Amino acid sequence: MGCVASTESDGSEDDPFIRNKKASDLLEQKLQQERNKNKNEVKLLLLGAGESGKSTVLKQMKLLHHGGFTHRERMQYGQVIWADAIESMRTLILQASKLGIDLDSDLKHTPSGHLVNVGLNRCKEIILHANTLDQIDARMAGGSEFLNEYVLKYNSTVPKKKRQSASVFELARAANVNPEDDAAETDEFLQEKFGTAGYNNNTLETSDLKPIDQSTNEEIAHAIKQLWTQDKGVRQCYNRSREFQLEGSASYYFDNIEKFARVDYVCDDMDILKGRIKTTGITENSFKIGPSTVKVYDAGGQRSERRKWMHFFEGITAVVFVIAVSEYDQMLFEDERVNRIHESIILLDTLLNSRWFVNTPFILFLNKVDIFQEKVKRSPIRTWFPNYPGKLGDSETGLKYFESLFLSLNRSNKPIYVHRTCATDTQSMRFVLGAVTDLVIQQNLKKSGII
Ligand SMILES: Nc1nc2c(ncn2[C@@H]2O[C@H](COP(=O)(O)OP(=O)(O)OP(=O)(O)O)[C@@H](O)[C@H]2O)c(=O)[nH]1
Ligand SMILES: [Mg+2]
Repeated sequence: MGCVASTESDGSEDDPFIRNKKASDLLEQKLQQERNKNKNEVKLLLLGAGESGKSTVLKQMKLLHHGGFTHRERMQYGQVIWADAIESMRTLILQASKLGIDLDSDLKHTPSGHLVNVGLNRCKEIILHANTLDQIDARMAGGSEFLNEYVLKYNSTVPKKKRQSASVFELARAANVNPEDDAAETDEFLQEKFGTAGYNNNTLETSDLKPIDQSTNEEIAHAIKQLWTQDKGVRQCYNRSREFQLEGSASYYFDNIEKFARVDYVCDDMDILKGRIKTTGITENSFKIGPSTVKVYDAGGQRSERRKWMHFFEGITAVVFVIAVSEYDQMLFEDERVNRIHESIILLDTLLNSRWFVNTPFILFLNKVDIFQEKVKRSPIRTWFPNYPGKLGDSETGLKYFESLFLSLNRSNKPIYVHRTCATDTQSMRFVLGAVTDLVIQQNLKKSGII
């Protein structure tokens, strides 16, 4: 006697022993379910510098396993691409003047005093005067995230060092304006502070021509098309675009400008693959592939985004590291003193050899191979990598060189798998992503002791 707790049970629901046993069985069952789920759950982390193509790889996964993009995404990209197309043409015009490139759209006087190039000049003026934010539905384009990115990318008054961290609110503080009240005020603030005013100094020699009012979409599209196809200076400037920051898909936007001008235009798959929306933070996307669930984490790659990466390092099955190999002659958007491949080397070196990924396989995507193959014909790799042994135009030697450069960073024994990719090409990516998912699913089964 004296022992209060009895090990004997009367079998009733009120019996605390029965209740505890049931609760513990339930817990064990749940844990078992969780363990089974984890056995079939694969986690892929997409890492790499900004603009290397991570989100484009994810878009291909969506095309393969999610049946494509939503109507909302298609509308959003339509807005973003239209804005980027106008701004990219404006960038070319302004950069031509900085680089001393003569444009066919510059007005000239003949010896007899006649003005020539009037038609093309008007196209140039239309682009310089276009108010991009009036042209789009900023909310559909992504709201404050879009506006933030727009200001960082296109306002020449934003100091370069601000690009690393600035948010629209920091920019507002710098300008002594408080934009926090509501979205309408933010829009107003952007228009006032960062609208077209900054570009007006560049409208040269037009005093004797009819002033330009806000143009319609059709007029802007026509102007872009004319400048792109008729102005040799614009092409010359485009060919020197490694010397400044220009959207990687600008030529695609210009080639297709008329369709993007339509206000109700719904983007097709290729438009979305070519379009660019910078990733902020990290997105999680789940794909059901056979019995497995593949979770893909897409991380923003610009410097200011990388501090968020570490929170996702735990329990990763494999890292897909994306390198835009074509960018060997380009500088970072965040810091125009740093070569983009040099940045990728430092980044990969740190990740490959970090304690987080001691046993985690790495898959390297040498991406933008399509651009690389064209670029090596005119931009010598040796200018940026003095030890490079190949000749101008030899893309195979170029790819092998960069592949061995990246592989040499591995100071561990873990395997590294390399794929040469063109992330915008759905057919080739289907094959590559099939191989990658097979590999990581096998890897996961091995780890769980199933095979
Ligand atoms: N031609 C070509 N363009 C590519 C390729 N891969 C990506 N792009 C383009 O490069 C741009 C940037 O691609 P994203 O996928 O947004 O780059 P990201 O690595 O996600 O960039 P962050 O989100 O800033 O880290 C987009 O305009 C893509 O269409 C490629 O293989 N070839
Ligand atoms: Mg991205």
